[in-house]
Amino acid sequence: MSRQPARAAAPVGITMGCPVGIGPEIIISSWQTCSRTLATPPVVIGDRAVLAMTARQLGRHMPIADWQPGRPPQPDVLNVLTASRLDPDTLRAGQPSRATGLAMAGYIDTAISLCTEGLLDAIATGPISKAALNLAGYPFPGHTEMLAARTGAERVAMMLTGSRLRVVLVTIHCALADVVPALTGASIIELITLTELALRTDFGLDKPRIAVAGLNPHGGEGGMFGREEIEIIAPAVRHCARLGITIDGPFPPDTVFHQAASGRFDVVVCMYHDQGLIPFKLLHFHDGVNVTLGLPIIRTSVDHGTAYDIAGRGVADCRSLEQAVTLAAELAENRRRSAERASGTLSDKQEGS
Ligand SMILES: NC(=O)C1=CN([C@@H]2O[C@H](COP(=O)(O)OP(=O)(O)OC[C@H]3O[C@@H](n4cnc5c(N)ncnc54)[C@H](O)[C@@H]3O)[C@@H](O)[C@H]2O)C=CC1
Ligand SMILES: NCC(=O)COP(=O)(O)O
Repeated sequence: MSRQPARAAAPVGITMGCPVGIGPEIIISSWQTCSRTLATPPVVIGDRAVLAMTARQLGRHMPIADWQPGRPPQPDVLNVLTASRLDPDTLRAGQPSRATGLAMAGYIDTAISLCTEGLLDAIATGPISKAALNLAGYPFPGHTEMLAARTGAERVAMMLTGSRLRVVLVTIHCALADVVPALTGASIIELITLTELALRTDFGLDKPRIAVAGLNPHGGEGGMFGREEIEIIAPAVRHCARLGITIDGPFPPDTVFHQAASGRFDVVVCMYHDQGLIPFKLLHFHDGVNVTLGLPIIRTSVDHGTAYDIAGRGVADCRSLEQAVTLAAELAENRRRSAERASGTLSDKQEGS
């Protein structure tokens, strides 16, 4: 989907992520592309001093301005809302602390509040360390769960999206041993209906084609290698088909991703994190985007982590962030249009544009 947003009421907010990870440098490297692509330049929720130091280290001339929520971002500068006052001289690349954990959690909290108030159009998050988040006293395994708690969303889902493949996950951040007990008909049906709705309203697909992966080798081989397909997954698929959803499966997990990447399906429903993320990152490591479905606000993210092993070296690839920012604006615009269409306020002319 390449249509650019016709208008953006407010800027997309980029949270800086972990101050000692690659977040600051991918923001600096992607700034020009993001600013030129969007109707309204994006703003960063982060730390001005850290970004200024990073720009110097990368040898980039980077004019930086303080952004005031509610005011339009300035053109041709990096607009920053400073939400922490870290001393850049005390930071060591790749070495998070409680202070950096608190700072990065604060960026997310600030961005959520601004987006909920309508002062940001959408949020694109930079990479955080889950360990540092916990060190700072935030009891969440990641952004997804923190966003759900802060916005009061009852059911959210993690989608990874790229030009060739989309995946959504029934279970997210849990031990492999906890996956099977968590797989219920209700959790699968809820994820599928959430995904179908998001693909229509946010992604603009009229009739999304959904594939469901099995859990066991060969999809259980008729019960020889496990009965989850027969007892849990297939009944959930049949239930969703009866709701009018275009859906097929459960498919053997080793072939369904190839089929989806070849264009047969718009999304693959995966039973656990690595079932979906391994094929996804094989295809889209550098340009994939993580989207949280089910929130009252739009949130996208880079698909990679803090990359502490290369932080501060200026070699981090910024394409995932560029895609995350562009997609955030596009999804926000699509959601507005869907709402307007639903309330009958979108004119014929706008509908065609
Ligand atoms: N959206 C987010 O905030 C995410 C956060 N994480 C967190 O990040 C931390 C580190 O996770 P890891 O498993 O080590 O994954 P990682 O993605 O940070 O790094 C894995 C490997 O990929 C490389 N890499 C990652 N991003 C890159 C980029 N943009 N350009 C070039 N190379 C890149 C790294 O150098 C490393 O060798 C963990 O705390 C994890 O939970 C992981 C995924 C997403
Ligand atoms: N592997 C993706 C991931 O862990 C992202 O988590 P979140 O911070 O977006 O919840």
